[in-house]
This record gives sequence, C-alpha cells and structure tokens, in this order.
Amino acid sequence: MSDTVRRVGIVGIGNVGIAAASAVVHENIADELYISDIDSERAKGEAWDFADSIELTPSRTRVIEVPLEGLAVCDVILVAVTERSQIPSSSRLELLKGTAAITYDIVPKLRQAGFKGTYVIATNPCDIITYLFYKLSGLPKNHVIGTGTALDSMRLRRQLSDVIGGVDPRSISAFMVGEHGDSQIAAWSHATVGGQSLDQFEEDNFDQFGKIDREQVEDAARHFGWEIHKRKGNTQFGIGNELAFFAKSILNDARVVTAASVIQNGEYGQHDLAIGVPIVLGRNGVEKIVKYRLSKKEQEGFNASAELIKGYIKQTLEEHEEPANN
Ligand SMILES: NC(=O)C1=CN([C@@H]2O[C@H](COP(=O)(O)OP(=O)(O)OC[C@H]3O[C@@H](n4cnc5c(N)ncnc54)[C@H](O)[C@@H]3O)[C@@H](O)[C@H]2O)C=CC1
Ligand SMILES: CC(=O)C(=O)O
Repeated sequence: MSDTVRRVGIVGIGNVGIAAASAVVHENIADELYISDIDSERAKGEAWDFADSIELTPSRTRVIEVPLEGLAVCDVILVAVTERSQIPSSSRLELLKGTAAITYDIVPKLRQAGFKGTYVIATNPCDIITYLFYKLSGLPKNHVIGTGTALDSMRLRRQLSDVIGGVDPRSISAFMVGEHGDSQIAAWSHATVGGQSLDQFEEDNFDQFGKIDREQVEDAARHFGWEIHKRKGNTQFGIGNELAFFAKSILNDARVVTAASVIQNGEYGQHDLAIGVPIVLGRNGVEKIVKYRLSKKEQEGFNASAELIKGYIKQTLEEHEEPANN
C-alpha cells in the first residue's frame, strides 16, 4: 500500500459505482479516485462532472477515468460491475451468468496488469463472485473481500432499533451471516445492545417494548433490498456508502468489526467458499475472522446457506472450465 497517495479504484460506474464514488469524494477517503467502465465515455462524463464539483467538496480528490488496466495502481478496487440495468426479478442468483462472464474477463486482465491491492466486491451474487475473484486474481485470501451481509446487517440493526425505542443502530451489535441472499440468517445468539446481550435487554425492558418479534425483524432485514428494488429499480446508497466504508477502513487500518463475505478456513466449519461472517477489517484486508459459537439452529441455517453457495460455485467453475487439451 502506498504511504503517501491514497488511490481507490472503482470498476463499474453505474448506480452503485457512482454512489460509492460520491461517498469516497465527499468523505475524503482517497487522494485519487480511478473510475473505469466498459462504457468509457460515460465514465469520462462522470469524472468530469465530479471535477466540476471539486470546489464544494471537503477534499480535492482527483477523479480520473482510466481503462480497466489503469486500476492496477490502486490500493483498493471497489467492484460494482454488472450487465447494465440487468434487474433480477426474484433472486440475485439470476445475475450469475452475466456477472461471472464479466469476472472471467476483467480479473485476469487486472492480474496481468499487476494489481496487488485489495478487492472489495459488491457485484451480485456477491458470495459466488467474491470466490471467483479469489480464484482468478492470484491474491491472498485476506485481499479479496465481498461486502456480503454487511448491508443486510445494517438493515437488521435498523429494523431492531425501530422495535427497541430507536436506540442508535451504532450502539447495537448484530450481524446477518451466510449468503447475501435469501438464505442468510441473523446471528441472534451474539446480538448486543450497548454491550448487554439482546436477551437480557429484552427481559429488562419487557414492560416498555414487549417481546421482540425476531422472525419479523430478521425477515424485514433479509428482504428490505427488494422493497427498495420494487420502487426504484435498484439499491445504491446503502451499498455505495458501504463500499466507501470498506475502502476507508482498509486505508486507515481501522480494524473495525463488520460483516463481509470472505474465504473460509473452517472457522464456521466450512472450507473453500466465500460467505458472510463477522471480520476485523484493516490494512491487510481481512485481519481476522471473528468466530461466533452459533446456536444449533443458527449453525444449521448457516450450513444450508453455505451448501447453496458451494453448489453455485461448483456449477460456475464447471461451466468455465477450460476444455482438456489433448
Ligand atoms: N452486494 C450488495 O449489497 C449490492 C450489490 N449490488 C450489485 O451491484 C452491481 C451493480 O449494480 P448497479 O450499479 O445497479 O448496475 P448498473 O447496471 O447501474 O451498473 C453496472 C455498470 O457495470 C458496467 N460494466 C459492465 N460490464 C463491464 C465490464 N466488463 N467492465 C467494466 N464495466 C462494466 C456497466 O457498463 C455499468 O455501468 C449489481 O450486480 C448489483 O446486483 C447492488 C446493490 C447492493
Ligand atoms: C441489490 C442488493 O443486493 C441489495 O440491495 O441487497
């Protein structure tokens, strides 16, 4: 990582990419922001539009449009590619064919161009695409990170906040784990409010808030993305800010605990896949996977989610396997 100039890259400068770019610029996360899109003219237009606003931003982040290989100089590359305006009708998994093809195209090129930094991937289906980035990039496990259930976890804390009297979601520690998709589950066994276990908080405040309908809260968090999708055709600000937060945490060596989709080494009994779990995020990317002792029911849900991801990974690898060279 460069000590002086902080360089962040974004590949795919559509709804999500542009929201991430805006957060990077307005939070002074990078000195230089490199943006790249297959539609290079559009990306150039976005870069020039940012240049127009520089007097009014807290930083002087230079936004520069580059060809894909130009991203290789970055410390962190945020990934928000997809076939333009492809809207899944019921599951993020519907995007896999298109986004896997883009992944197989761009990652070897960036590898060839010498990228040695950290990838942060939002592209859906996030866990499977993250795994493909790991396989194709030649980078160590800790340098390939999917946003995974980070956004879902923010949704969970906000939904929970709503039913416990508006406690600031930042004072709540609660994570969704598993697939960034329908099979994700809430790790209720490890949820805390101001450091107090959620169980104890619920008991102490029963008179005021009654019993927390955990199923309803979890379901609302799991499906909230679709509620937004139904109304505006995409989600962008939650994930755009999340991507910028990941970049900031890496560049500042924040060592913050967040959910993310990362390659597993058996921490949750699973190997050789990317899946959402809590991690410590810092200069080295995944500094540590935080090992929860999930309840039996949670572990079963997590395992089912992992099996689903592994099935799609296997299928995708088979589809892209080079024919045997006889
Ligand atoms: N992980 C998460 O929590 C979230 C993930 N997403 C995902 O983020 C991705 C992006 O979504 P949107 O920005 O709404 O899509 P979009 O269609 O607005 O933008 C995608 C951009 O990728 C570009 N692109 C396509 N192929 C490319 C290539 N080979 N090289 C460079 N650029 C390429 C397109 O030209 C387009 O500008 C989707 O996969 C979406 O499902 C969206 C919201 C939340
Ligand atoms: C689109 C998506 O993955 C989300 O908003 O959760």
